[in-house]
Amino acid sequence: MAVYTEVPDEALAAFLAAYDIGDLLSYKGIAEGVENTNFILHTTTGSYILTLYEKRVKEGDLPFFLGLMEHLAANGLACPQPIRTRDGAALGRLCGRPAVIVSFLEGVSVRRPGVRHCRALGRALAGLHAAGAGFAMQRPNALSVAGWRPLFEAAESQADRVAPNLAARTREDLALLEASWPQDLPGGVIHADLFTDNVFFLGDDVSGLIDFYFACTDAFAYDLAICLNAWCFEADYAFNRTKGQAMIAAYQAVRPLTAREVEVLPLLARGAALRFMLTRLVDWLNVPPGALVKPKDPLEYDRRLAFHRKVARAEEYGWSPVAG
Ligand SMILES: Nc1ncnc2c1ncn2[C@@H]1O[C@H](COP(=O)(O)OP(=O)(O)O)[C@@H](O)[C@H]1O
Ligand SMILES: N[C@@H](CCOP(=O)(O)O)C(=O)O
Repeated sequence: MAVYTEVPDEALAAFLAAYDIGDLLSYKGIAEGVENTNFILHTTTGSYILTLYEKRVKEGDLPFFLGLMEHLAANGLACPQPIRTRDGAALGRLCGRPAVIVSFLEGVSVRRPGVRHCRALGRALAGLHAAGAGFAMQRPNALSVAGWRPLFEAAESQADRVAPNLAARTREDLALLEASWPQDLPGGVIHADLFTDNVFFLGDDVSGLIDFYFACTDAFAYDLAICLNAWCFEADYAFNRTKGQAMIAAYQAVRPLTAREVEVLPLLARGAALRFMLTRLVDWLNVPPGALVKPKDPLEYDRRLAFHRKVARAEEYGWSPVAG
């Protein structure tokens, strides 16, 4: 249950008085999500999401995230749009936390995506990369290759409690990726966490992308590699090449990959799996007493890594020189 901060009715009323969003009809806490406290607000002008940022989101990063959502929405992407107060402020404070109101997006996320969802996601991801063009702010990716060793070192001594030899195989992956991580790829704004829970669908079409709180400036193809990991593996950890093909082809219909991006796709996919394995492993080993949210299983990404280690060419993810 991701409501970490209780908000008394009077505090909410005082906060909302600064906005032109009509009269509050009802509100309730949202159970989904892990990072922040979210409420849905119903007012006489429609529905909104109120987010109170909890400890993991750095306050200094909020101008980037809010500015980015405004930029993307202004460029036609269906994403939450920060609502400004009558005085023009997007960021406020409620119950001691930084807080914003954003527009509500219709749609539902899919738990088990099919080929058609992967196709729609590929198109939406390329649309996001295009919509990010011209955004003036930069945010280096703190969870790219330079950020992985500190995570590994925080978990190394305990890793084999989670799975036999996990520390040794992770050490090898990390060394290989550090030695070969490409630094010369086309890039710009990436989402960096476009998992199924952050994508809404209406029928077969993507109706909205949410949760931009890992967004940063990095290689576009790395974002695609994150999505191949999150969307194209089956429950038994077999990679579904048909899903990968649909996602990559739809992405390429908007933004064709360069030869260099194709060449390094296996490395990027392996690095993306390592990134999520490591953050999950650290969280798994450090569950705070009385935690409300169950940590995500790092071994889901250890199993994906077992697949990536055997991949040599982008074709194995569904890339094809003919269909793109
Ligand atoms: N703009 C939005 N429109 C509709 N629902 C939203 C919106 N933002 C968040 N939600 C709902 O709140 C949940 C948690 O949001 P999310 O940003 O993923 O939280 P967290 O950052 O805490 O993981 C989502 O799964 C979705 O149900
Ligand atoms: N997608 C990450 C965890 C981040 O969770 P989110 O609710 O903020 O998307 C993972 O699966 O490890």
